[in-house]
Amino acid sequence: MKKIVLLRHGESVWNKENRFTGWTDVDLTEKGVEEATKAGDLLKEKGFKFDKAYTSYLKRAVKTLNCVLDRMDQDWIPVEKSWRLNEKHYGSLQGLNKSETAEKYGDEQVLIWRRSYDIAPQPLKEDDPRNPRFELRYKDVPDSELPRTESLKDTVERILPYWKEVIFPSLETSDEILVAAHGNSLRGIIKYLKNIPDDEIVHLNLPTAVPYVFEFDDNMNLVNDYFLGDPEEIKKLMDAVANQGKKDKK
Ligand SMILES: O=C(O)[C@H](O)COP(=O)(O)O
Repeated sequence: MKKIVLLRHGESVWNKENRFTGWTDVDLTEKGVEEATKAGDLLKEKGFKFDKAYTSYLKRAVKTLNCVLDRMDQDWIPVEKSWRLNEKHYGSLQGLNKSETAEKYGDEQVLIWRRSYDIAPQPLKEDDPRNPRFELRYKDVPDSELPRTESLKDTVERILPYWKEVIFPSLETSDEILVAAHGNSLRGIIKYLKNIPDDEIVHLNLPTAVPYVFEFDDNMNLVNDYFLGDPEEIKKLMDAVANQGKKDKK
């Protein structure tokens, strides 16, 4: 059975501060490193041996991946980074506290910005220093492809070429692949893999650093998917992520 494991990064500094992050390159917290360590130990215990790994251009995902591979003694495997695996761009919301934003605009509006399929937050202004066009790391990406904000639909559209042309075909010559990325970029991939309708994807909340395993048969059809870990604990973590966008969660 071929396997792809999707892994959201461990807790970041802005997860802890409950701020919209998107393409902001924030680091892991100590707890985030612990979560990544735990994920690596669990994957090792379950006998995973990755042939290849993919991650984004953002350090919270890169460092999570490095930590996991180190725990597994698999630091040596080929790793490819792509900007296409970056988090959904959160536009002008980036940096704002999620609960304070809900106090100002209401829980429902924040839920739309966080979880709706095709509604994007207000874009960054062209001259905003956070505009990705000013960043060296995106110098090879055509400006027309660099977002100033994104809906999940936009995120899926920029990930899919990379998924279809690079990540998924690599399963033909590999048995196990690890993808370390972000809450929403992974929600986009999961929506595509499981054919989840637009109005149902709103309910999917990914906890930090919990490995999500996808199994494929010899014809590369998805046959099974499951999280590694205690289901009750994972459900609690998912509910906590959902609550981050509510007024009374500070
Ligand atoms: O970009 C962010 O703020 C987080 O990585 C994901 O946030 P969300 O759960 O609010 O979409």
